[in-house]
Amino acid sequence: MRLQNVIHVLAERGALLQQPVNIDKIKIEGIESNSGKVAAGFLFVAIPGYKHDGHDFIEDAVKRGAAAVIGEREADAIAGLPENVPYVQVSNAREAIALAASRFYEKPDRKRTVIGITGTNGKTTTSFLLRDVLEQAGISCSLFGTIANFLNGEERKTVNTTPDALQLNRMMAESNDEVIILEVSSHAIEQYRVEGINFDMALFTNLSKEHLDYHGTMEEYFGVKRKLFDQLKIGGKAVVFTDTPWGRRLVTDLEEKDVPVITAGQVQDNEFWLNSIQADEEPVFTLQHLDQSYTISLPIPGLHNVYNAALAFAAASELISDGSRIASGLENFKGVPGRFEMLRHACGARFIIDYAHTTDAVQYCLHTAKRIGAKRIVHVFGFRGNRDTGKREMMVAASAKYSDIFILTFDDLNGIEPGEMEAELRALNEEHGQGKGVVITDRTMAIKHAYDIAQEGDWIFITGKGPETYRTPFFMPADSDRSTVELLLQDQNEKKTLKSS
Ligand SMILES: CC(=O)N[C@H]1[C@@H](OP(=O)(O)OP(=O)(O)OC[C@H]2O[C@@H](n3ccc(=O)[nH]c3=O)[C@H](O)[C@@H]2O)O[C@H](CO)[C@@H](O)[C@@H]1O[C@H](C)C(=O)N[C@@H](C)C(=O)N[C@H](CCC(=O)O)C(=O)O
Ligand SMILES: Nc1ncnc2c1ncn2[C@@H]1O[C@H](COP(=O)(O)OP(=O)(O)OP(=O)(O)O)[C@@H](O)[C@H]1O
Repeated sequence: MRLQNVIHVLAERGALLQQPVNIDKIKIEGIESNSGKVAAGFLFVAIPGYKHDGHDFIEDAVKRGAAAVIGEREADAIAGLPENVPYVQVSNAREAIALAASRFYEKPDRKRTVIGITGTNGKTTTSFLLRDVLEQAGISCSLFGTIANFLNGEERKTVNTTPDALQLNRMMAESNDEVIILEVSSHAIEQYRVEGINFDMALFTNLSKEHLDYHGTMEEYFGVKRKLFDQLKIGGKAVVFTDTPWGRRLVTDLEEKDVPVITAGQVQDNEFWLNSIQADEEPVFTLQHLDQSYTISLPIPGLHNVYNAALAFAAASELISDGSRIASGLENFKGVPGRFEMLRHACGARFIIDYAHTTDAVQYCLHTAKRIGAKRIVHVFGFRGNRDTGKREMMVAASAKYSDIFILTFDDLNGIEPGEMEAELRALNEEHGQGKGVVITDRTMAIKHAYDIAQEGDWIFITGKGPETYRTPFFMPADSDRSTVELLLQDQNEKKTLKSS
């Protein structure tokens, strides 16, 4: 592709500050923001990041064969740039790479049905629910999100919930699937990862206190999420779960701007009215739409998962006209790794591994167990070092409110000194624990303690890490919450076999 084509798009968007002359003949063979991956003929985009500044790697990119460079610094301030390599100055390099990638990969969003899902909690679960429903109806789906990137029947590892703009446009172009489902985090919107992509549907799950170390206030956080809904295609629709004040506010905002909105929620005026929810290990609920009513038994517990299912149903109904097919798709849902995953202790206790890392998520999980009739709730959890410290007090208070016993333990320390984190856990327990908490810093030993005290009818929640592997080494030879529980359960089975032989 000609460099001029990219420059044209940047100019159209007002993103161009200075453009070089005599570049008509320059062609680009690819785009990269990581100098180490630049090959001959590539356009290198220098991004000032959180850890590094891409401008410091321009020389490296040129040595590897970059044919042109985009950056934010003035051309005079760029070291190691030969005259024959044109330099384009832009106001924002992340925005520029997104626009350039979209142009280079020939606007892949135009060729597919693209569905974006945003919100504090429930993006992954809703995306899996929607994918399962669509695929059971014979509609092939790509899914890019926290667990992995799935396309053309393959699974690829991911570091982010939302891939960066380059990877995203590349994968969209590679995808042969009819629908692309994309989890859109607020970080991704803020960092222009989805810039230039237009959506057929944008879904909103909910908004609660999270990532305020990054976004500052709830108002700013909402403002960022809200931007996704300005990126609908002509005829595109917003699909909003309305049970939070932020969901209702979004609906009002969008309706004022004549954006078509589909609503789902527990109040009767929702287009998809969710009612008569029976909490159980397989919750049963009714969804009413127009003159149809569907009673659905969902194979995963959790009131929050009923909400996610209602939202997925509303979105799926835009692509599948027969509601009973959507209902049966939900009833055959296979679940999501690390989201309300249940393992059973021989004594009749349940272990639940869940990715809950917000106060809301913790409340929903523990409340679900209470509603189903847990005799006791035991909760094992901790906090990531260096992240969102403002939510810790509320999470401990929520655990103290709903659980009978809780065990505070280590999550990823992210460079925080173990002694510092332990002191923080002890202080939180002292202040907000209502005398129900203990601190056992080794995560595997904390889980073992829960296992040792387990009784028939207990629901033992281990939250925060879900399917992720441990980054901190712990005492037991296990690398995740699930493998720790499995090791304990295996030990129990072996002891039983020994006794009986
Ligand atoms: C803090 C943060 O958001 N970082 C994101 C950011 O990376 P960065 O700015 O830190 O990159 P950097 O290392 O400073 O490098 C700057 C530039 O120099 C370049 N470079 C660097 C070294 C070199 O030798 N040559 C070179 O060219 C790099 O390729 C890059 O272009 O831009 C990258 C590309 O988009 C992201 O992958 C990365 O996400 C990191 C891994 C991350 O953990 N982000 C979290 C906070 C995040 O985004 N989370 C949300 C989900 C949140 C949730 O809902 O739970 C997500 O969407 O994942
Ligand atoms: N609708 C919901 N409301 C509140 N909590 C929810 C909801 N859906 C899921 N959760 C809780 O949040 C946790 C994370 O769920 P999920 O992975 O689906 O959300 P997410 O938005 O993708 O989060 P992340 O981007 O951090 O992965 C779940 O394990 C559950 O505890």
